[in-house]
Amino acid sequence: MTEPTRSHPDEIVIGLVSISDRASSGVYEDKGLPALEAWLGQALASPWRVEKRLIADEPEQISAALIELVDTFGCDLVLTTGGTGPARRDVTPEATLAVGTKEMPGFGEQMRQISLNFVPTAILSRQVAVIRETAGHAGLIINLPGQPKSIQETLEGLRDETGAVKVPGIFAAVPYCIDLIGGPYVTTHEQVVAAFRPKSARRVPPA
Ligand SMILES: Nc1ncnc2c1ncn2[C@@H]1O[C@H](COP(=O)(O)OP(=O)(O)OP(=O)(O)O)[C@@H](O)[C@H]1O
Ligand SMILES: Nc1nc2c(c(=O)[nH]1)N[C@H]1C(S)=C(S)[C@@H](COP(=O)(O)O)O[C@H]1N2
Repeated sequence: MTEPTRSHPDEIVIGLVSISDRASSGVYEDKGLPALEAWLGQALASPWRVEKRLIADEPEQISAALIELVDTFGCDLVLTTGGTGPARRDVTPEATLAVGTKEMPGFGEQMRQISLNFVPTAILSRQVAVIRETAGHAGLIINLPGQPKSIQETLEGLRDETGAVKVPGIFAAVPYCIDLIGGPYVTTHEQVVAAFRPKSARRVPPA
């Protein structure tokens, strides 16, 4: 894959993957993809488009979806939800590590820290993040837990009663990571999540 065709130079292409045996077989309605899309709609200030998949907890299907999204669709970022726990069929971290060329352990570490503010079972999520690099492109892949409310919790973090950020969500670090792997310049709405970039990496706003 070379870089994807973007409708705007700053457009980010995002893959969304909901991994659930029951949602993918119609036992319950999938709430993962709508929650991911709704959160991105509130958070992103720069242009974006998504490519979505709903699949079962099958390692081959998960790895194949991740490869297709990064290599064929040119996704700069892929967010997965589900399958990160200790149950026998929870295999999302293994399937993600299998397609990564670099592991990014900080994302999983920070998400477990954030989630501990919401549930004591946060440590049961084995979520990981990786970068998948091909000859002409790279994509950041991040696992989120399956509980739909955990999507906002981990991406956005936690605020106190005055609205001040108590624990930063992991999305604060995503735009700069996308810069570093050669992707588009992503901006966010600060009232949802303030993206952090070192001063030298900030785009100077037009006068
Ligand atoms: N895609 C989804 N849509 C709606 N709710 C979900 C989804 N995925 C998970 N949940 C909810 O979060 C809980 C924990 O998610 P988890 O990924 O551990 O599911 P699970 O028990 O492995 O089952 P399944 O893979 O069939 O969703 C589920 O029991 C369900 O209530
Ligand atoms: N923010 C947040 N993190 C969370 C949760 C949650 O509700 N909110 N649920 C935990 C639970 S109960 C489990 S078992 C693990 C793994 O969930 P998964 O298998 O659905 O990915 O995520 C944990 N992390």
